[in-house]
Amino acid sequence: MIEVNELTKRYGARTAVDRLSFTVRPGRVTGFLGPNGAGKTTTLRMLLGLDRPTSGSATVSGVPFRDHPRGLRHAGALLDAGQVHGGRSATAHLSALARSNGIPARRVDEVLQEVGLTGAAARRAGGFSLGMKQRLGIATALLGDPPVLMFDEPVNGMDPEGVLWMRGLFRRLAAEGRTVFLSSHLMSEMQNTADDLVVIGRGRLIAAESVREFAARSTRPGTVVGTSRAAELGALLAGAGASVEPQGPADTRRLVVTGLAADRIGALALAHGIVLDELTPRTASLEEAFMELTADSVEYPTGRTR
Ligand SMILES: Nc1ncnc2c1ncn2[C@@H]1O[C@H](COP(=O)(O)OP(=O)(O)OP(=O)(O)O)[C@@H](O)[C@H]1O
Repeated sequence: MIEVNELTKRYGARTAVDRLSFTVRPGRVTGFLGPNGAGKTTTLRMLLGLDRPTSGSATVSGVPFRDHPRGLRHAGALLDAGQVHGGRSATAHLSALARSNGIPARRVDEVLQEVGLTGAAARRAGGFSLGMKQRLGIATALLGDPPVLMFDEPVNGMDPEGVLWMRGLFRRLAAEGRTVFLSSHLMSEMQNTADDLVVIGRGRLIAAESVREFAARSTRPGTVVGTSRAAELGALLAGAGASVEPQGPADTRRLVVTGLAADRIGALALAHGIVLDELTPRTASLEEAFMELTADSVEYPTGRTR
């Protein structure tokens, strides 16, 4: 369990994290989302005791992380994959951490295998690709077999196979009852991975809820309807109280219909002998909901003067 309460961090006049409160529960994957500069890394650093809050508190399993003896057994984290000492091998890096955290030496080989780095264990980490460094960072986080795991932008630099592997790993860690907290500035990465979301913008909490609840916020649900008699069907649907728009300027065969359920649209078309070649309820897009909610908190918006 991670608990953040009224957490605030100021750097001079800039407030990076602003009275942030949320809880991250065990047994679930929680996505930590926000546009660039929203304060995600700063929050994670405070959670890990690397930065001191200006005010408020952040606890891991009920205690500030700094107060955990042998920290890696209580929480594992991947913050900056580039941090590894480049001259050391993966094995040497992990072995040193295992020793200083009172972790059995056998865990080193176990975690290297878990992340697929067994074959590169003796190589200097300085020569690793970004994806391999991410894997080594994940191995480090897993070393102490901790109940709480935090990953800052873990997907950065991973190839598609690596991304899939990572998703499976996060799901499995959560299924084992661990608390899994992942930051990202891309909703698309969370869509298939997270159960819950904590969304922030300009250091402030925007939403803390399940992915399903978050998706329901999208203001643009509807049904896409395709037919060669689009104009005629459009008029019928409008007459039945629906609001109808063409799917796009070039696509006159497809309509986006809101205010009338898909079964009613189908029944109306049938009653008038209109053949449909598409009838697709449009589920709320998480990406759309995310963009709408964070639109006001993007630090460097494009297409607008500041
Ligand atoms: N050491 C620091 N000194 C001054 N300002 C800082 C410092 N660290 C972070 N900030 C500022 O705090 C804000 C939040 O930064 P943070 O890195 O936490 O955001 P983020 O959500 O992790 O962004 P990104 O997705 O770009 O990594 C930014 O405006 C950043 O410029």
